[in-house]
Amino acid sequence: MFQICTQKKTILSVEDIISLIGNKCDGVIGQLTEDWGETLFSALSRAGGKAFSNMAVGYNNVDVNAANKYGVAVGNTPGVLTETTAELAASLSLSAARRIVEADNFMRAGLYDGWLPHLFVGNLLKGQTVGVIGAGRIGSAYARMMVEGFKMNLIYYDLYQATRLEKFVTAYGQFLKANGEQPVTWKRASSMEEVLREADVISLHPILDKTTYHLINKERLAMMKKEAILVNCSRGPVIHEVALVEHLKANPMFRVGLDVFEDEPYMKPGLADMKNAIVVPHIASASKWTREGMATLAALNVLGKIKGYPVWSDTNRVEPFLDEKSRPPAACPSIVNSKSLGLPVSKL
Ligand SMILES: NC(=O)c1ccc[n+]([C@@H]2O[C@H](COP(=O)([O-])OP(=O)(O)OC[C@H]3O[C@@H](n4cnc5c(N)ncnc54)[C@H](O)[C@@H]3O)[C@@H](O)[C@H]2O)c1
Ligand SMILES: O=C(O)[C@H](O)CO
Repeated sequence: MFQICTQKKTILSVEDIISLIGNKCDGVIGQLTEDWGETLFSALSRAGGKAFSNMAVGYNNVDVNAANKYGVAVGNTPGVLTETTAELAASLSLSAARRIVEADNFMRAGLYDGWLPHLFVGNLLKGQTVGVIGAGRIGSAYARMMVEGFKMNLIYYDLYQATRLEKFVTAYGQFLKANGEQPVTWKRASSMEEVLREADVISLHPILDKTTYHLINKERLAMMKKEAILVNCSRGPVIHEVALVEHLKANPMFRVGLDVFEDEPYMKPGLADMKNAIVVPHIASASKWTREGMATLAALNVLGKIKGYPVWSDTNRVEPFLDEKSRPPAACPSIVNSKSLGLPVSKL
């Protein structure tokens, strides 16, 4: 039996969740605003539960070691957010480049007196360099959108080579050249600093862990071009937000598009006043298809674990779980600690 939390509050506290778990609970679907660690996993274990899923692909709010201690499977929802999130990152890139929000406010304030040569002049993207830090699922999808959509050249930094992305850009460059146009190029940077120095637009798509916490700090902001655009649809703490506010104040031509914030739901003091910042409330995965898909994958993670299903073998191929016309595979779509728990892998 699935109990849906019907509490009016939108963000549940640890105490709220403990009272909802009660004395008997087989599994929980949670969200990224919840602190899943020793306290909650011990409560779930005491209630007989062995299954949890975040309704998110990111799971930095989950202490997986604590889950392992209590033998609780931790699910997440990869793949179903990729294009939706990349499209918002592209939207923020374009909105920042062409100062859309400033211009909209200008019109609504009745300040428009007619066309002028210098009115809201912004950045042309064609032929410029787009930088991606974290070229995984979403970072690669964003890179492809910016390269193919705006003929930008790519520089990326990741711990792993993004071979498919490189092949895509190479092929698209060959297509352009064959048609008499300037080919696009790609470059795998040897450091993230190289991306920061060379790119005109930089989008952040790494996971949040101790290696990416405050990845963008005062020193690295100073490395970026004075008129660069920085976009963050990963996690807020990837950027030292206080340093960012200071940088925005000192560099009015530098612009940011932010979907996530260091102390969500709050912004650091001063950020809301910056006209060279576009800020939206963690909506990058907010398309109907994606949010329904996230809920489906999270539910199937928990249900599958309760039913004793094996773990799906390819978390980059979750489409079989999202097809409304057929029953989902008898497997858990994505369990991040499956190896630690020794869970069997599906042969489907
Ligand atoms: N704003 C939103 O609503 C939203 C939506 C979806 C995902 N996200 C965030 O985006 C993250 C990425 O999602 P994904 O599906 O692309 O994950 P992914 O695992 O496919 O990609 C993450 C990439 O980051 C790279 N990486 C890890 N540490 C790094 C480092 N120190 N330097 C550079 N690269 C590093 C990894 O190698 C990987 O390629 C999620 O973990 C989540 O936090 C946010
Ligand atoms: O990590 C995720 O999946 C997102 O932040 C949810 O929108």
